[in-house]
Formats: sequence, C-alpha cells, structure tokens
Amino acid sequence: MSVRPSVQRFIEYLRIKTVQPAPDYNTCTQFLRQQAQEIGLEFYAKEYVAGKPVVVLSWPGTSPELPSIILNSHTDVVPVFEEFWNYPPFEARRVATDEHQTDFKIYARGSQDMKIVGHGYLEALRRLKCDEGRRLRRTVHAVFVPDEEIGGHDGMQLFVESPEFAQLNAGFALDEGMANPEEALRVFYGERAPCWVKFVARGNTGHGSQFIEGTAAEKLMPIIDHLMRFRQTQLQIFKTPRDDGSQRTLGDVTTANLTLLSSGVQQNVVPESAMAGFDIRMTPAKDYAEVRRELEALAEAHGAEAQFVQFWDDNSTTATDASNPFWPAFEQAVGAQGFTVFKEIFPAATDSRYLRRAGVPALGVTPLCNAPILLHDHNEFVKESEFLAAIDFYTAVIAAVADV
Ligand SMILES: CSCC[C@H](NC(C)=O)C(=O)O
Ligand SMILES: [Zn+2]
Ligand SMILES: [Zn+2]
Repeated sequence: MSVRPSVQRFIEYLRIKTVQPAPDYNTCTQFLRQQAQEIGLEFYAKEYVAGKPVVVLSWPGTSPELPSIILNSHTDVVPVFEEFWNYPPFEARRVATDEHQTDFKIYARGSQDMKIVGHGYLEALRRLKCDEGRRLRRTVHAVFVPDEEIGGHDGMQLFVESPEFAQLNAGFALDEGMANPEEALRVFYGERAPCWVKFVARGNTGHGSQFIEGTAAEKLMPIIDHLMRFRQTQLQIFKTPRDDGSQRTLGDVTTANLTLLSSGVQQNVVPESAMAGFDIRMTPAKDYAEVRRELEALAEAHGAEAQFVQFWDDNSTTATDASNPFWPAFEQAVGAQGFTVFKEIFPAATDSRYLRRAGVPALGVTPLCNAPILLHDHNEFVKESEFLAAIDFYTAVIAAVADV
C-alpha cells in the first residue's frame, strides 16, 4: 500500500539531520521553502546568528490588522546514542504495529520533539488553505526556530528581540508540550525557570597526609548539604496530594539536582579549589530574585562564590480563562475533538518562555495522548495514526484561534 503524501512529507522532514551540535539547517530551510511554495504561504528566512536560520511561513488573514497567531516549533533535535536504537534514527523507518498493517510506528529522532508539531502545523495549513479553500480572520505565522535544544539563545531569544518579530504583531502562540502516557491532553501554560548555579570555593592546600584547615571542599560541603536538604523538603511536598486530593506535578515544586562536581589534581594534594553545580528549576510561584539572593547568601556564608550560568527571571504565565480571548476558542476546539485538558506548568524550559516574557500568551501542546514520553530517549517514535490525528487536531485548533 502506498504511503499517504502527508506522511511522506513528514518522513522527509524527519530525515533531515538537524541534530545538535551541528544541525543541517540548510536542508531544513530548503524543505520549508518547498512546503511554503506548495501551500502558497509567504516565506522568509533570516539568520540572526550566521548559519542559524529563523524561518517564517505566513498565511495572511482577512483582517491582517488583528494580532496574529504564531505556530512555533524548533527545527533542531538532540543527539542520539545510535547503538541503542533499533532502527537508524534519521531513516524514519515505518514499522507495522501488527501483521495487518493497521498502523505503523515511525522511528526517528525528533519525531515527538518536535517535528510532529512543526509538520502537523504545515499539514493543517495545507488542508485548510488548499483542500478546504478556507480563509481565516487572523494572519497565521508558522515559525521554525533553531537551537531550542541548547537554550534558544541564538534562535528564539534573538528573534523575539528583532524588528521582524515586532512586525508579526503576535497575539497568541502555540508551541511544544509533552506526550502523556495517560488519556488527558497536557496543556502547558507556563514553565519552571532554570537556575543553573555553580558554587566555587577556594581554600588552603597542602599535603594530603596533613590536617589542613579551611579547604575548598570543607567550604563546599555545607552548601551541598543545604541544597540536598532543600531537595528533600520539595520532594515531600511533591509526594503530598493537593487539598483536592489530586497529585502534584513537577510544576508545583522547585527541584535541585547536583549535576556537576569538580576538584583535585592528584590524590595526595589538597585541592586549591572545588566546584559544585546545581540544576535548579524554580516553580513560577517562587520569587525568583529572592531565590537568587538566598543562593548568594548561602555561598557567602560558607566563603564560596555563586556563579549563575543560567538564570531566568521572568515568571509570566498564560491565562487559561476568559481573560485570555484565545483560551475559550482553544478549549472549545480541543473539547470538540474529544480531548480532556490537563493544565500544567512545564517542568523544563522551552522557547515559550521568550514569547511569554515578550507579552505573547503561549500554550505548549504536543497532541500525543496515551503515548510514552520518548523525547530525548532512544527509539523515539510516533505512530502514523498519531501523526494523522495531530493534523486533525491542528486543523481544528488553528481554525478556531485564528477566527477569534
Ligand atoms: C536553560 S536552556 C535548556 C533548555 C532545556 N529544554 C528542554 C525542553 O529540555 C532544559 O530545560 O534543560
Ligand atoms: Zn522540544
Ligand atoms: Zn527537546
């Protein structure tokens, strides 16, 4: 049986090796240019950092003066450990789920994160514009950004600060979410803020056989201890159900993990310096500036220095009630498709944080329900039926929010 054209195009997108740390953005841009030509969308690509294109495919609305709809996706994908994959990660192999070939799994790095979303937008626009001959009220921009997987600094961060972004007059955005092994559709209306902090201590050195006082390691130990105890308190909160009996999610708490440790030159030399790095993710309920001051005070109290490698200081969230005019339209369209919405704070960082900080309400959604969470994992796949359902999903949702 022949492969549907939409699936064939998805496979073509998955085969482009936009894998960090050297993504093939050139081929990706050519592919997107081709899609724009076929669908009849306006196209532009601009590199805010050489070799890292932001690509925008636009469909003007009947009321182009209204704030527009942004359909955001990142084009890069994370590296693979190829030896752990059952199929080559950039072949996008279709593997039948049963002998009657009722469905297929499409194995590819980036299939969940987030090419099903980016290509889902394109197929939905193709259906609305080419197959159904629709016109929507608001202009819709499908935005394809580089480098989200390494923080988005050369991608979305620069783009939202650009005159081209201001020109889009963005009113509402969709971006990535995460698959759900359970039935509900996870809708992310905010995210936890990354605080990547390195504690650096310096101290006395000498022979490893002596009682040296004031060593770098001794200064670091109580800091590590303090944050490990903090981690325990948050874990307890995480495990305690909310007042209404529902389970807490990671978005409700602040996590702290010791992710870097380095010191020492030789076993019998007391090291002159030591470093402990923590990946802290702050729930939006926190006062981020206060957290920063506390960490600085913690370092100072023990004669160390706190160096902030990443510190996100904005805790904007997107309203999920009628105060956001796009929410009822989104909720209605999603409900009509038979989804139950589960609102959440995203545990990690996506490009939505740049949009929200720029004042654009953004929702993170990946329409994969009853599906394993495979982002960044070996053998990432989506089912063909899930991809086709994602096209239906975006067709309904885009039409709804662009007609607000
Ligand atoms: C601080 S930039 C890092 C971005 C990355 N995003 C994801 C989705 O994994 C993270 O949260 O670690
Ligand atoms: Zn992603
Ligand atoms: Zn990712």
